[in-house]
Amino acid sequence: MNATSAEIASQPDVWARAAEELTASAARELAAPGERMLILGCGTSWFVAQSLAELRESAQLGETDAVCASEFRPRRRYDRVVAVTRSGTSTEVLEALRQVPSGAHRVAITAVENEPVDDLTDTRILLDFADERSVVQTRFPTTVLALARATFQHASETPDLAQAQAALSTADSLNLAQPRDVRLNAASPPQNARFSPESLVADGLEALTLTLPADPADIDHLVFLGTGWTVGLAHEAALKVREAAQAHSESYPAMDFRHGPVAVAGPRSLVWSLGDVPPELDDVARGAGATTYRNDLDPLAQLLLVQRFALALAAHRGLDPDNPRLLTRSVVLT
Ligand SMILES: O=P(O)(O)OC[C@H]1O[C@](O)(CO)[C@@H](O)[C@@H]1O
Repeated sequence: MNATSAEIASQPDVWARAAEELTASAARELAAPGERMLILGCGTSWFVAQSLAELRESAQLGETDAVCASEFRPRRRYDRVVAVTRSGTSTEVLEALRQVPSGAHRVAITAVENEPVDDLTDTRILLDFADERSVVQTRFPTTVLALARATFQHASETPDLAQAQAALSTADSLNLAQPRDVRLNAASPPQNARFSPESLVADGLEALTLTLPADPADIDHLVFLGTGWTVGLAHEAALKVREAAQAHSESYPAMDFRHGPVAVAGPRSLVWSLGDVPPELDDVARGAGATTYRNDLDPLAQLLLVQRFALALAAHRGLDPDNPRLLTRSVVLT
């Protein structure tokens, strides 16, 4: 078995460990209500940042932005800047952290100790047991998301919103970071509402045994669709297929599929919906001749199935997923 496959298979166990051991400490770093937060990263870690930001804001914990590290500009005020970086060495992440204005608390979510990111951050969430030999990231990003979701769920079960509002009033009166209303998403339900680590693990185990949605021999184009926090997952799913299988792979906020992308779908396309995607989009995709796929598993567990499909497609194309073309564990610019 290649290293990537073994790491994919280990995910349910690693998620359970992260939720069990780190939820309380991660809550201090990620779930302080009312803080204005920026989350940044490159590649996979940027897509994780997108999902994290949506999950945190929809959990009414405060305004949360995500940015690709190379596009960070120190224009907005943040209470906390979180860098997601498995390696702790990606040049653009380090550059962005160097530009963070003083006063913002800087946090690294990483898999390795004693890397350059440590010198540029104040605190750290260390997921060393989720580190990977594989260049292509699988279990580190999903473990970050599993932990964050456990953390946000934990925060929502701790009736702190009143306390948070009090803290906000204090911040306002002192003219501190001026966070806006932590209830800014009150009109839409939290997207993580039914999350439990146990059901995620159960769904992950199921995703390890499910039949793949299509025969890789029949597919050479994939489109992943998501809404809310699963838009980031869709981007990560598409990246996985590009990285591991060198296949044409795209991703969109679901409703945008009609706004152009459908034009390149055809009989060798697989259109894969992750999470709460309007079912009529399947009709649109099928109208273009594509195969469609969706299931009821937790969307993070579905990402595991995407990873399995990416490896099956790589095998069909004679590729070694442990040695992806032109990729390295992290990009260090000189
Ligand atoms: O999380 P890190 O270590 O900063 O690395 C991000 C890297 O991960 C990858 O997804 C690995 O292929 C690349 O997109 C990117 O270079």
